Amino acid sequence: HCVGIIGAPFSKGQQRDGVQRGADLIRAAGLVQKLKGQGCVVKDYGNLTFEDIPNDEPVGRLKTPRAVGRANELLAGAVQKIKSDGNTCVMLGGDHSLAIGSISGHAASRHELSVLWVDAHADINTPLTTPTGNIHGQPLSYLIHELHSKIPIIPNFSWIKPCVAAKDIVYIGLRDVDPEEHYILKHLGIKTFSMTEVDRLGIAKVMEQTCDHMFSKVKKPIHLSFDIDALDPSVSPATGTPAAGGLTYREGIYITEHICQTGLLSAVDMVEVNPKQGKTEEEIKSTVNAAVDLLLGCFGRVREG
Ligand SMILES: N[C@@]1(C(=O)O)CN(C[C@@H]2CCCCN2)C[C@@H]1CCC[B-](O)(O)O
Ligand SMILES: [Mn+2]
Ligand SMILES: [Mn+2]
Ligand SMILES: [Mn+2]
Repeated sequence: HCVGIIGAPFSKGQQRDGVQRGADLIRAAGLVQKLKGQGCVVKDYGNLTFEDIPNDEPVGRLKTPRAVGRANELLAGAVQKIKSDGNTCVMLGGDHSLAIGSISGHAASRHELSVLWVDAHADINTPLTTPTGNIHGQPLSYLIHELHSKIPIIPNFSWIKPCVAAKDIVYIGLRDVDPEEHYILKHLGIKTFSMTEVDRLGIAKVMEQTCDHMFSKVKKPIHLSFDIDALDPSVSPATGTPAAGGLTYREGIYITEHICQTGLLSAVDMVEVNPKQGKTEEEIKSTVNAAVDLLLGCFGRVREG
């Protein structure tokens, strides 16, 4: 596997300080060395630098929209470069608003994508449905063709072009979805495996049906967007919006091992690790180590040795 890593120390898609430190914590836990140790060729493209944007007043309910739009424009360019260099891209967040840039940059290089969104949340609120104004709860709404008409003009967002079809999205891990998001998921017929389905089917069947859905027509490159809060808070407590009843460590690893086996993984986001949300060093370590192990599973690590 040829892996290109980009760090996006960004937190303005939400209100909790600390998530900008996720990338460097994941690196400090040995991601690069461990990927090399399992035979990957790794290029670390470093961290993006996000200039401060003064007077970034709310637009409607949206908080710090100019910073979010600009940060994602920079990220999109970086991801496109990493892809053009022939790598599988690893984007280390930062909050989940960064999926706007990551998926946009990926789509700019590999037009048709399948998106696997592993998350306690749907992150599909529009600017008009968001209950919080936090853009980390909205990234997919800017990217989906079928929602384009629902997106108003937002400063620093004009570069964004919808690039994903609703039929090409699969969710795993949902358990904290707003009513408006639920309506959107149903209305667009988006494939979802909530924690109920994970319990009912078991993770092996979930992955089998996820792949059946993604490969039902043409096999496309996979963009895996992994929000660490998909895992149960007992495994990954150091995150901004924890929700009870999440994926076990083993289920998370099974997901990434299975996606690796498809040979179609083209980009992966690992977001929402926030050390300031951990009550102890142990909680931070557990969260960071889970993120590292999930990424190692994406690139060939298997538990049988
Ligand atoms: N839908 C949300 C939004 O703010 O839009 C509201 N929700 C918080 C709220 C807490 C109380 C019970 C109902 N949910 C967080 C979510 C965004 C998560 C972003 B992610 O990147 O962490 O997934
Ligand atoms: Mn989440
Ligand atoms: Mn998320
Ligand atoms: Mn979050």
